[in-house]
Formats: sequence, C-alpha cells, structure tokens
Amino acid sequence: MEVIKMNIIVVKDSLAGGRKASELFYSAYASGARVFGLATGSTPVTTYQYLVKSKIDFSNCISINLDEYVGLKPTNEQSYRYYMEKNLFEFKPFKQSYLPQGDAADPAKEVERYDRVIADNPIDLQLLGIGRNGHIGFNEPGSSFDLTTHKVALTPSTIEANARFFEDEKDVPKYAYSMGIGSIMKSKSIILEAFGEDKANAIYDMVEGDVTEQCPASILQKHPNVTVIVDEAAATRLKK
Ligand SMILES: O=P(O)(O)OC[C@H]1O[C@](O)(CO)[C@@H](O)[C@@H]1O
Repeated sequence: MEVIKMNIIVVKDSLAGGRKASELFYSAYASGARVFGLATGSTPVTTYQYLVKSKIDFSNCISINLDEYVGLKPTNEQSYRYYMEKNLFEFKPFKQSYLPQGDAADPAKEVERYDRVIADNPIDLQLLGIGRNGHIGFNEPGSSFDLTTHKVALTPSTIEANARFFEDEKDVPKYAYSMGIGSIMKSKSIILEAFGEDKANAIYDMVEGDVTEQCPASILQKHPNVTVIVDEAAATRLKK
C-alpha cells in the first residue's frame, strides 16, 4: 500500500476545529453519507455542539461508536452511551445508534455482534480523536492493524488520562470494547481531531513518523481519505 498525503487543517482552537468538522459532516451528508462513525472523549465535544446547532437531520442515518468501557451500564454517567446521549443523541436522534454494550453478559458474543453491525452498515464518515500515546478508539500501541472489534486491556497512561472523568482513578474501568483498526480503515472517509499541546507528539508520530503498530494512528497514512483537524498547539511539531 502506498503512503498517501493526509489533508491537514490547522485551526486556532477547538471551537474552530469543531465548526470545521461539523461542516465536513454536513457536506458528507449532502453527498449521501448516511452511516457515521462517532467518537467520545473531550475532543469531539465542540463538533457535537456545532452539529446540535446545525440543520443536519440524522433521523434517516445510522451511528456506530468506536468503543465502550467494559462493565458499565448504558445509564452509568461515565459510559460512552451516556456521553453520546447527552452530547448528541438527545438533540439529534439517529434512526439507529450502535455502541458496544458495556454490560454484555458474554464478551465474545458482544464482539461478534458488533462486528456484524459494522459489516452490515459500512461507515461513510468516521470521526476520531487520538490518545496521547497515538491510540485511536481504544487500540493501544502494539495492537495489530488487522484487528476487528475486540476487548482490550487499557494501558496505565490511558487509565491515567481518563481518570479526570471519574471520582477516583481506581474507578476507571480496566477494559474496553473497541472497534479494531482493521474496521476503522474500511471507513470511506475519516476526520481525526486533536486539540492541545499534549497531543503534539502523537500528531507528529501519526503524520510524519513511520507506520508502526507502536503508534496506532500512523496507519492512517495509508488511508485514501483522511482529514486531520488540529489546533495550533497540537500542530507545533509538524513541518510548516
Ligand atoms: O479526546 P480525549 O479525551 O483527549 O481522548 C482521546 C481519545 O481517547 C479516547 O477517549 C479513548 O481513551 C478516545 O475515544 C479518544 O479519541
């Protein structure tokens, strides 16, 4: 596979980034996109704010989220299902919204179910954030580029980074279900957002480093249609 140049858009801050991403959602929708891959975390919050204010109507669309913590019920305020309800779905409902079910009784069956969801609904546009260690979804460094949905043990750095959403670091779940990189790479188009200086190294490795499983996001160099939206702080290590 050849390495393709990513389309990189540098914006002033996360508000400008969210506005730009929401515009790209709208033009994808206008061109016929109906299946949207969605992300959680702090990064996409502004994108959802702009989508909520936009005239986009997702009622004939499908959403498929990247990941969910193992063990959390959908009603748990720290679950990604709850996050999606509060940030987007309550205001802009989709015809159908899929997330891995954190409290599924049988993890192996849950993983299979989610792979079928993705296979039955090919993703037109996938929104991604990036972890400080280069993870996408919960695909941590070292994850195979071929993986589909799987249960993953979170690294200490991800647990520490996500502890800010929990009362105590020990409450952060140790496992998550995540769409695999193999599935993410099948999305027709991808928007990856990163804001803040603590993402600058990950962005540098993703854009200018080698394609290596040590930086999961580096595989995006081989995807034909990736737009990276970064603020000035996250772009500081990129060549001008
Ligand atoms: O946007 P944040 O909160 O910095 O998180 C970055 C990434 O980490 C995750 O929250 C998983 O840890 C991803 O869903 C997200 O893209």
